[in-house]
Amino acid sequence: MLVLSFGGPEGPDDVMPFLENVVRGRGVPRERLLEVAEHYQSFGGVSPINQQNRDLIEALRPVLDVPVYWGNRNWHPFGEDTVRQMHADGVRKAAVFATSAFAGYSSCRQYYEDIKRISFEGGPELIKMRHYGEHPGFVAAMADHTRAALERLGRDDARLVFTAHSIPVTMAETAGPEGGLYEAQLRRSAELVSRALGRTEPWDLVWQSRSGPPQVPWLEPDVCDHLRKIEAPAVVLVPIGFVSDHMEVVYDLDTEARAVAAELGLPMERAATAGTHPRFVEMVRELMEEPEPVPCPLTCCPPPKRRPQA
Ligand SMILES: CC1=C(CCC(=O)O)c2cc3nc(cc4[nH]c(cc5[nH]c(cc1n2)c(C)c5CCC(=O)O)c(CCC(=O)O)c4C)C(CCC(=O)O)=C3C
Ligand SMILES: [Fe+2]
Repeated sequence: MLVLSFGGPEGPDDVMPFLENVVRGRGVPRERLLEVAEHYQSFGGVSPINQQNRDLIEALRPVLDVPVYWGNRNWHPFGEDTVRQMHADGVRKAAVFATSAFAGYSSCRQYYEDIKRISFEGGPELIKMRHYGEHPGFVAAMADHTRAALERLGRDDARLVFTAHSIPVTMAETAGPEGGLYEAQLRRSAELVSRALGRTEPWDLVWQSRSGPPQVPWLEPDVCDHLRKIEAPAVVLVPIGFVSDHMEVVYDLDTEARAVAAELGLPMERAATAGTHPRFVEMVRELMEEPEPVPCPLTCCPPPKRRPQA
């Protein structure tokens, strides 16, 4: 098993080189990059994502009967190095678990691109497992964590506000073979979580962590703008679009959105991410036992056209 992830810095000096890796050729304005660098620096230059991945791998080891490896796109341990190690260890074939649950360019296609880049002649055959945002294991873990957040808040009249990473509108329109699949899967997953809690009240799906140049439209509304507008007595934020605590969760939700809620006097709790919830860990084993998935068609989730930076 290869756990394939995004990667994140592990100290102050890693932050800029990591960010340069992330945005290479992506047209993200310099000001945005420096702003995000500050988010990382306010946490000592350490992203939570790496420890989350280490914890997940430790939780997977006793559940899977195969060795578990870890490789990233943007930081050490790089996928390239991990696959060389797998080859040296005699691995000929591996299931790939991408730490991203939904369709779309950033969340799915880019992991296929990673697999292609890190594969080599005579090296292990890497088979990416399917999207799992609607899998009963993921849903059960998120429902459990949402229930716990409602309990911490001590009231069940709170509105559930699901959040996911915003993406450019054109990227959302071309997600999946027929388009719109990123948002459609997120809505279905949110509905499943809400139903698992026995709730019939309406919920919201909103977006966070917008990047890119300002003239390019991204999915809206932003979670902070949404909090200012909703008429709800209390809110539970459910980061359904993230499988573990990322900088986007601890900064954009726990720091920024929390400050907005405090300013509004709005009681708010943030549900935990799937992380190492036993049902989520079990899901990975179940995915491995499924027949090999048919890879997405190459026309699905195309990379966005890169415009020169304004
Ligand atoms: C859909 C989606 C996911 C979820 C799917 C998945 O999990 O893969 C995700 C995850 C993540 N994104 C991450 C970090 C960043 N994403 C950036 C930029 C961007 N993200 C985008 C989308 C997504 N991103 C997009 C369309 C861009 C614009 C540039 C481009 O077209 O690529 C930038 C540049 C600075 C900025 O502008 O924010 C950073 C630093 C981290 C690590 C966090 C940590 O360290 O804990 C993680 C897990
Ligand atoms: Fe991102």
